[in-house]
Amino acid sequence: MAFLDVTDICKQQQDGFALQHISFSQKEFQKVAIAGETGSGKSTLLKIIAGLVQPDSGSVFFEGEKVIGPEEKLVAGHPGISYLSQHYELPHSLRVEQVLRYANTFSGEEAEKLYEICRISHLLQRKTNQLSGGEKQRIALARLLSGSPELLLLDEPFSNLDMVHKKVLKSVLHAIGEELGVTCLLTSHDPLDTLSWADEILVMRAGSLLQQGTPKQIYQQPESEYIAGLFGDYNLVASESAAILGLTPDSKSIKKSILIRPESIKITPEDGIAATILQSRYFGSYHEVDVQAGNISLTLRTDRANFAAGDTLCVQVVAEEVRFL
Ligand SMILES: Nc1ncnc2c1ncn2[C@@H]1O[C@H](COP(=O)(O)OP(=O)(O)OP(=O)(O)O)[C@@H](O)[C@H]1O
Repeated sequence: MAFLDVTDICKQQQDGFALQHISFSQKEFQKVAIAGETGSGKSTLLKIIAGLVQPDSGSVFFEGEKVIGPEEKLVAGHPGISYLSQHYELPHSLRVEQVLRYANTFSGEEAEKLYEICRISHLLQRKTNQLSGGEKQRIALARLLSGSPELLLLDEPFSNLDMVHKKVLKSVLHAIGEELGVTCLLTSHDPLDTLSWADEILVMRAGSLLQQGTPKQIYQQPESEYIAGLFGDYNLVASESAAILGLTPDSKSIKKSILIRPESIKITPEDGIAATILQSRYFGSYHEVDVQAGNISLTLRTDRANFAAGDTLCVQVVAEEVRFL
């Protein structure tokens, strides 16, 4: 039996949206991210797992015990599961220390360690209206963790955070897993947040689970253009162009397109496909270059800087990294 078992969850909403037969499981300490465009049903699924929304059918089992929905019991949910909403609130005009004291079941030393892990030790004397969004979020997180959950559900924890607060939250989440032994399941629509963090990614669209795999599988072998687009830029080339690009499709393949990530196109000194540069854009650590090779338009990434529109060069596609769709 898995740590978390989500089995055949369906949920119809008033606006016609429906979660459709969602099943997956999560092992203890496995980091799982649910990705998908806005409105794909990530939050609804997370709330069902937390026991805050009643599914129409299907069940959630946590450590073998059924998670009770709000229509089945007055106190819904499971004591081992905590949920941090996108729209969490802290009580107004209290000092942080007071907010945390009310929720805390830890000893002084344990509480101090928790505040250190959440990077809020320096904020304890502040009032809740004297905090940034990222600080408020880490206090809400510490408040939840002081109830000693085993599974933490985080709904879009990285949205509305600037780069600095995002980085802090990422290391806090890492420490929550490593030092407190809490398993995390989070939702995010940003690939940069999920690819580097998760052991397993679930991709949703319009209430359905489309693909499940490791970050590398999802990034390099997406099962559709939608999934490819969620995790980064890509080139889509007609499969008739395979031979020109030095690629060999599966002989039985009836697939129409070749999906090529920009970094899977390399500039080579020779032995490549001749291409003309159309445009180059600077992104700090790399340049994005649009090239035309015969009737094929491609965008590639390189750290080389000496490009001008009209120049010619040779490019090669890394065959192991392309996907026929
Ligand atoms: N309480 C509710 N009553 C009726 N419809 C709802 C309710 N909550 C969500 N929905 C609808 O269910 C669908 C899925 O919403 P949900 O918030 O689960 O998606 P999401 O993937 O988390 O999106 P976002 O990233 O924008 O939060 C949407 O069409 C939404 O309008």
